[in-house]
Amino acid sequence: MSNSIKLAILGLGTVGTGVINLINDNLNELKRRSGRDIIITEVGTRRQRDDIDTNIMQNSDLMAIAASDNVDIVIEVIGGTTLAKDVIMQAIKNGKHVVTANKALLAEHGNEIFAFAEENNVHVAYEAAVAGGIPIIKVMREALAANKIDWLAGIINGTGNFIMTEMRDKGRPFADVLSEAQELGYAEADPTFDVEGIDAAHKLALLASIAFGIPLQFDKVYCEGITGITLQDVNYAEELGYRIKHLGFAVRRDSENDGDAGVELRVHPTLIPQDALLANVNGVKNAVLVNSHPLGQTLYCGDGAGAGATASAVMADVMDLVRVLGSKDRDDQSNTGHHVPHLAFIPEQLSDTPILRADQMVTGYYLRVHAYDSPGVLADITRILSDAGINIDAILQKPAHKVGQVPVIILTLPVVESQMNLAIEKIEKLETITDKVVRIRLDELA
Ligand SMILES: NC(=O)c1ccc[n+]([C@@H]2O[C@H](COP(=O)([O-])OP(=O)(O)OC[C@H]3O[C@@H](n4cnc5c(N)ncnc54)[C@H](O)[C@@H]3O)[C@@H](O)[C@H]2O)c1
Ligand SMILES: N[C@@H](CCO)C(=O)O
Ligand code: NA
Repeated sequence: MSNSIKLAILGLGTVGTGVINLINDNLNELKRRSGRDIIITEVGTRRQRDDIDTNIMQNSDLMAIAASDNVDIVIEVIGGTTLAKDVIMQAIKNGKHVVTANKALLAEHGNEIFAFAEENNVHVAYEAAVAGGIPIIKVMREALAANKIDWLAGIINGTGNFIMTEMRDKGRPFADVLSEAQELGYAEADPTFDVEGIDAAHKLALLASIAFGIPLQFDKVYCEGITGITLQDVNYAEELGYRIKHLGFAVRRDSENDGDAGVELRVHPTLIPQDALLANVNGVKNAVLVNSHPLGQTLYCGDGAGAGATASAVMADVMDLVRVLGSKDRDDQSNTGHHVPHLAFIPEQLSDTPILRADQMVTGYYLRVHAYDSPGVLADITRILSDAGINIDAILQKPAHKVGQVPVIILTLPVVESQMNLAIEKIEKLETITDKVVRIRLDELA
């Protein structure tokens, strides 16, 4: 058995450089924990770099690296869904294990990639793809393997949480904080993925699959980002004892619950109680709250983006694979027998539970309604809500900020979205209502 494990790193940006630094810093720890020499033999880079060890081969032909005999494990950190997919398929075809941080690729093409990996007896590991350094994939696939997961809720985009925290605490403008997140290496190559919720939706698709044993269905995730959140709503929410966080929810709804049976997959800004642990997860930190039976609620928190945190997750996967490669050499067995399934459940057991449409989802709401300050207006609004079977939890009427117009803030108990849509349509038709109703979902996380 050769004592060395040969790695290729494709892409030397934030994460790729973070992995090289981690290996240099912790080489001794890696060896002590694995009993193997972990060496980088090849890197994929567009231009020759003079800051890379001369023993490492630099190559701009990534497909060649993915097929190289001098590589055991391919680490894909170029991002994107085209070349990244080709090189991963190439690596799998050539019998190499893959480690990737690429949630966009897996959310969109993971079903095909994992099936191809299983056919070829190799593993595609992706801890870095969800919640950065937090070992959430490992926890959910392995530590919670005996539980039935009912729901999870998470802050799963570091850039977005960093922006919302800085805006709330320091009143900094959105664009300034986003630029800082880019400089710090948190943001995606296209930062609209972060601020429009797409990156969180990619991660939620992965989390939902390993929670419920369903195929990846990114196209069915309901997705809202943080660009529409105003400081005004942040402040009203705080006044009412809530905080606005951008959250991803994966919820299993059984037929005995109100509404239809199926799975809710949604990412959106959400009012949560100020004293909830998730409400106090700030900056680039991510956190995932998992409600499972019989364990109950558990919370996993840590840095969700950045070079060091992401490299930690990439190398945790490498270490798992190093151990598998060791057992393969020892036992001469097929690799897959030593792995947890890619999506936590064995492939034949993935279920076709339907993903609910947005209008079937059940959540509480924060509504901001602007009305002329005239007698009876509040009664009209509350009548429409009660006619629709919507229970009001709190009402706050603010002093007029434009002459004669008052903002009215209403918090509701959970309601099926189609009911809320109808009620809002009626409220907006009232003559006393001056603007579109602002709505943000609300969850007590109970
Ligand atoms: N930055 C983070 O905090 C973070 C966290 C988790 C996951 N990720 C994911 O990790 C991946 C990489 O992210 P990043 O932040 O390091 O991005 P990055 O833009 O900093 O790095 C990507 C690197 O790949 C290189 N590259 C792209 N195409 C190439 C090609 N054809 N040949 C050679 N090199 C090529 C680019 O030049 C760049 O250096 C993405 O999938 C991202 O979603 C990033
Ligand atoms: N852009 C992502 C990187 C980590 O996946 C984020 O900010 O969370
Ligand atoms: Na992770």
